[in-house]
Parts: sequence; structure tokens; C-alpha cells
Amino acid sequence: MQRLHRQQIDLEEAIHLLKDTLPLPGTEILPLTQAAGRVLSHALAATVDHPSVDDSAMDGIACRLQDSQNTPVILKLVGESRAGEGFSGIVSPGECVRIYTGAPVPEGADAICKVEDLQIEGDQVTLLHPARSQDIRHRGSDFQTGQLGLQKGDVLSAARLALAASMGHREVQVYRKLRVGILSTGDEVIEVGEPLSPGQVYDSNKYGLYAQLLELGLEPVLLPHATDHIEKVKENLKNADLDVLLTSGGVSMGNYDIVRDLLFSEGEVKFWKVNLRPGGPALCGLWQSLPVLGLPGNPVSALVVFEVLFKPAVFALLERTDPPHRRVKARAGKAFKAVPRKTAYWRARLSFEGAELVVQDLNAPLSNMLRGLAWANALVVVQPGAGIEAGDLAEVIWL
Ligand SMILES: Nc1nc2c(c(=O)[nH]1)N[C@H]1C(S)=C(S)[C@@H](COP(=O)(O)OP(=O)(O)OC[C@H]3O[C@@H](n4cnc5c(N)ncnc54)[C@H](O)[C@@H]3O)O[C@H]1N2
Ligand code: MOO
Repeated sequence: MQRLHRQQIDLEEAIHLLKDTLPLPGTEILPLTQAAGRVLSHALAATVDHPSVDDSAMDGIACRLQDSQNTPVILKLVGESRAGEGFSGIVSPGECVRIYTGAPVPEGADAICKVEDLQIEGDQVTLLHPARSQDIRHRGSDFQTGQLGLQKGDVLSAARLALAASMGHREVQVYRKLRVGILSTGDEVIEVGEPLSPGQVYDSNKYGLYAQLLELGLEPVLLPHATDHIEKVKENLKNADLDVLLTSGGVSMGNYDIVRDLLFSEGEVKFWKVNLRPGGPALCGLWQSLPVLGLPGNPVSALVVFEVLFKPAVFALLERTDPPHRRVKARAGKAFKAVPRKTAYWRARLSFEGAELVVQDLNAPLSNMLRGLAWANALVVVQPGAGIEAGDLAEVIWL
């Protein structure tokens, strides 16, 4: 068995080691309708120019700029340019063409006067205000053929999917979703819905982690609950076809901490214990080449370690171009205490007081107090030995 003693490491190092333990998922090609929220595995370049021609930004008339500056002025209407069907002639001096938004600007014209600034009577158009060249959208002014529009690691938001379509892509190549097993351990942990005897607790971690995995765009796989016996755990892992395993419970100093025992006796431990509160006993390693992240059993610890360790590691693995967290500075409404040698992540509530962001403690400091986490919309980051006094500016992760 590997020695049960391990040096505590900092969170940044833990994120790095975990990232190096996770497998890079393969890729798949998806139609745009199935790609929302997925991460691009390749950059995307435009296959067309956008706009594809010089077109009008306004409904109005197209004319020559030099004909239209001394208003009012009367121009002769000689035709029409509609979106999809342009005017085939040339706009000569003193002439104009009716034009609509998105329609090609005809040859000879270099300015647009919008319909609100015109009076049209038969083929006589009176411009009440000068036409503007700025109301022409030039070919390729949004993007040109070959120009990179999206990068590897970009998450496909609504606007990016729209951009992909606009650039001419019906399908995109994205990372497959990692299949992540969720395994709860602990003899006292029972399924919600069953009668609860004293000393038992409902399995909340399973559901919290399930939702966190969905939010992260991964595929959660619920495994049957394991009792505190190593053989049972191994049995549950058979045929599970996983890329990664998240366990909860059984990683601390108890005699029945089976995840810890499994990795130390039969696996390869990458790290055990992180300078973190909550979540100090987090454990990471390989078991039969399966990456395992052992989350502490305490419900707040399990979900916070997912948020501050697992999530950033997945972002780094996929080289996502967005940061895993929105970090802001906020005025502390109350003091937040430091923990010796550990970075603390206190559950808190962030809100605007006037123009200022203020962060309040939720008075639920213990790692079994799920109510506090459920109300929290922020984590206050307190560096070791550097407590935050009421009124100080605090570093905050906005959840
Ligand atoms: N002597 C020491 N004891 C403990 C230490 C330590 O450093 N020295 N660390 C403490 C910290 S910090 C944490 S966090 C916990 C982590 O313990 P485990 O990961 O081994 O978890 P368990 O002992 O199995 O359970 C802890 C706690 O959480 C409840 N639990 C477990 N699973 C679930 C679940 N799926 N849903 C809801 N609640 C769950 C369990 O009933 C326990 O109350 O260790 C400390 N001890
Ligand atoms: O650090 Mo343990 O994770 O609560 O309380």
C-alpha cells in the first residue's frame, strides 16, 4: 500500500494534477441544433463574406452622395432594389432607386437616405435630409471568406451558433461529453424517500453532483450506492464504461474510508489533501486506469470541491476560452475569517446596494449546512492568514 501520508498541496497545483489525470475526450460532428452549449474542438473560419454584397442598412432610397447633400433636393426614381433581387441598372446623376434593408446597393449609388427623410410622389423623390454613406454595409465588413470567427475551446452560445451558421457551417466539430460516474459511499447514506433512522442521512451529494455535471455540459452516470466495503465499490464500477469517476465520502481519516483505501492499496494516488476549506481531504488518482476524484462526503464540501477544483480542471482540459468563474470585488458586509494554511471559500450572498456590490455572510459555516450553500450565489475567497474585515473589499466568485 502507498504510504497514507501525503503532503497537502495548493488548489492551483491540484487543478493542474487533476487536469493531467483526466482524459481528453474525442470529438464528434453535430448539426447546429444539437451543438448549443458544447465546446468547439476546432477553430471555424468563414466560408463566405458577410454581407455578401454592399447592401443597405435602411429602407429608403439609394443615390449618389454628391447629389444629395444640399437638401431639400428632388431626385428621379428609376427603379427598385429588394433584398434578394437587386437593381440591374446604374444610378446616374440626379437619379435614385428605392431600396430596402439588406438589398444590394446598385452600381453608381454610394449613399442611402432613409424613408423617414423622404417624400415620394410618382417618380419624384424629395430628400429632406442628406443621404448618408454610413448606411451602406460593405461586403465582408462583418467577416470575410477565410477569416477565423470562432476558436477552439469556444463554448457555443446562442450568438456563436448563429455566427457559425452565418459563416456557412451546417455542422460543427465539438468535444464529446465526458461520461462521469457518481458513486456515493457510506453505510449511513440512504436513498431519499426511504424512512430515515437516527444516524442516517439522505444521499444529497448524488443529486447535487448530477446537476453540476449537467451544468458543466458533461454526462452524469449514476452508479448504485456503495456500502463501506471495497468489494462492493469494485462491483459497482464493473461495466460502468466511464471516463471519470466522482466519489463522495470515504476520503478522510476514518477506518471505513474506502475510496481512500481503494486508491492507496490498488490505485495510483496523484494527490490527497488540498489546502482548501471546505474540501481539505479531496483525493485524486487512478484506479485501473480510471481517473478518480474522491470528494469529501460532507455535502457542502463535495459541491464546493466540484466547483473550485473539478470545474476549473475540465475547463483547462478542454482549453476553454472562457474563464471557469466570474471573479469580482465586493464590499464585505461582515467579517470573513481566514483559515491557517488553507484558502477558504465561504458561502455568501452577493447583491447590489446602489451601485456597489456587497457580499454578506450566510451564517452557515459548517460543511454539512446545505441550506447556506443553497442560498449562496457567491463564494468569498479568503487567503490563508488574511481575514477580511467588515467594510474591506473581498475577492468573490459569482456563482
Ligand atoms: N480526524 C479527522 N477527521 C476528519 C477530517 C480530518 O482531517 N481528520 N476531515 C474532516 C473533513 S474536513 C471532512 S470534509 C470530512 C470528509 O470525510 P469523508 O470524505 O471521509 O466522508 P464521510 O466520513 O464518509 O462523510 C462525512 C459526512 O458527510 C455525510 N455524507 C457522506 N456522503 C453523503 C451523501 N452522499 N449525501 C449526504 N451526506 C453525505 C456523512 O454522513 C458525514 O456526516 O471528514 C472530516 N473528518
Ligand atoms: O474541509 Mo471539510 O471539507 O468540511 O469540512
